[in-house]
Amino acid sequence: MSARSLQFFTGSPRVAFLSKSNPKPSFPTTLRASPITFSNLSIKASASDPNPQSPSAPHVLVSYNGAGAAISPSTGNVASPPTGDVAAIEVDAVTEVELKENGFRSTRRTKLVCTIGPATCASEQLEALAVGGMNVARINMCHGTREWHRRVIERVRRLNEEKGYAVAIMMDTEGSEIHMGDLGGAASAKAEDGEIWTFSVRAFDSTLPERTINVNYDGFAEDVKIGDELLVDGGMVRFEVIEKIGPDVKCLCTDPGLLLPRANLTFWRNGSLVRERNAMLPTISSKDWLDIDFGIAEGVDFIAISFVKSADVITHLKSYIAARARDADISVIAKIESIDSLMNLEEIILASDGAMVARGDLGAQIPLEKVPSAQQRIVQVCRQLNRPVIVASQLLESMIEYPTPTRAEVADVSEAVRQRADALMLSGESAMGQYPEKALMVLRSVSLRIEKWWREEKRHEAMELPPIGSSFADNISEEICISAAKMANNLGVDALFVYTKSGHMASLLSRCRPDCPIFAFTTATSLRRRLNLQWGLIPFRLSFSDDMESNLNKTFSLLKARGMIKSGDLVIAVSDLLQSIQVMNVP
Ligand SMILES: Nc1ncnc2c1ncn2[C@@H]1O[C@H](COP(=O)(O)OP(=O)(O)O)[C@@H](O)[C@H]1O
Ligand SMILES: C=C(OP(=O)(O)O)C(=O)O
Ligand SMILES: [K+]
Ligand SMILES: [Mg+2]
Repeated sequence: MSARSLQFFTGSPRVAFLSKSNPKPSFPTTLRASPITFSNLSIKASASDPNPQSPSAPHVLVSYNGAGAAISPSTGNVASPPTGDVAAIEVDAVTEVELKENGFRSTRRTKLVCTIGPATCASEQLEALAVGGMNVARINMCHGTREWHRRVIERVRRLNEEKGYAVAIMMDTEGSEIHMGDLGGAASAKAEDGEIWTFSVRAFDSTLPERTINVNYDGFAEDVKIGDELLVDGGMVRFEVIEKIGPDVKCLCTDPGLLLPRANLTFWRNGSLVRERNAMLPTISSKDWLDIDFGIAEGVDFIAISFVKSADVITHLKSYIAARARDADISVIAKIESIDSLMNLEEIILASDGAMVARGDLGAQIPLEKVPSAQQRIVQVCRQLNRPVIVASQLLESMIEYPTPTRAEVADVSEAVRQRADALMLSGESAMGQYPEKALMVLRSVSLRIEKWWREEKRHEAMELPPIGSSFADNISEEICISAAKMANNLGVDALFVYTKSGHMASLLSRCRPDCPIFAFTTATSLRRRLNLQWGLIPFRLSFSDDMESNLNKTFSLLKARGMIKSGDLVIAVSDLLQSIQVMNVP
């Protein structure tokens, strides 16, 4: 590779500096850049800065092996031994093994979320999922008690501490959906064609009468009309309303199937969803607020909000979290699962820290054939606005019962990976299915295969990434990341390094979806966990200073000592401390 033969390194502990007029590196005493070129790359920074003399003006530097005297590219020796011990860098134990055994290219870029339920709540089961590649454990407050969820959170946290995993926790609110009760403790109930079932808002003190279903929404009996179609779980079971008797609604089963506890209910009239009442229900119910308080107290990493209708509710929740959880930063994920959320998509995504394509309920609110294009649009808008996006529901639905997926399911997973969604999610497959680990393994192997295929074939369409920052410094960060990612692809580098205190620069790099993995170094454990949701990021916790040279030296020696990188690996480093791009071989 030609870049490797460029001898930009000298003994001077300075950052190399390239300019058009002087193609040889020079070592400026001040870090001010005029337009800079590196191969076909041209970065303008201070040149267009309205106030280039201002001491706070951002500077852009491009350098190669500019890490300084402490590292010798010829001998590969590190002159001064690292201060601090090797454990001073923390990375997820599963990724560490993967890196050591298979190298950079083997790491999975698509992140995996598993819903935890009765099938996966024991420590050994959680550990099996962590080993299998679970990046985020999701708990659904629609099911189980807070005590149950608290125990799951404790177990995940303990595994992280004791075994070195970095699994983040996502709490998903119940939301004000209309759903069935819990079937009096039964795991499921079978509704047969032609049977009459009673859906009732009555409170039953002891056991439910036969073929009776509790409904959680008090207005249900008033709202439905004779002739309405009642869909359970978006159409898994279908009924027709035939009679209303006070709080009881008698329904004829027209499409038989399995009723699951607390399954979602929607009703349709003349072919359209009835949603006047639904629209009046609050997005965050009083029970959801209690769950949110619980999530804040437990220090969850993400809170996913069901049935978001507008950006306001997200803004409101985020200010509540900021006031309540001063030391913890919790990301808010907007679940896109209603017609309203599609209508207000851009503003909802901008207000949120991420989004979920919640295809389960979405498919009950819009015609099924419109779900794929909605998914594509949501994934694309999230990428452009730089918010992580999760594709959820029914990815491997048949694996709830069977040990292998259908070909169609594999194609669906492939499509989400090809769209370069940040994360894929398992629901029933991991919560209550018979093959949670196998389902996770399918997501993992399909992700790896499709990612590799698209990299090798250079098949990914380039996506227009519009400027999104509100300040000039933000725009520079975006341009640096776009350039660094492009350089990384063109030079075939092994890894991008990013030193980031807020995570912003790491997410901007992830947004570019580069060919190589991104090592994101952050100082906080909680941020490290949250970065786990983003495409291509391998988050490390590392305390670092404002001095990039010493940061790089420290990182190289720590990672080398742990066997995660080796001499000669080509790395591009960017940072939000110093607006720079550095290209170097690991000494
Ligand atoms: N904490 C839990 N306790 C019991 N069952 C659960 C739990 N979480 C999930 N489940 C089961 O897994 C299924 C799929 O999970 P999920 O998709 O999150 O919920 P839902 O289908 O209700 O939207 C649920 O319908 C429920 O049967
Ligand atoms: C993920 C979803 O939400 P929940 O499982 O909470 O209904 C969905 O509807 O697809
Ligand atoms: K939910
Ligand atoms: Mg839903």
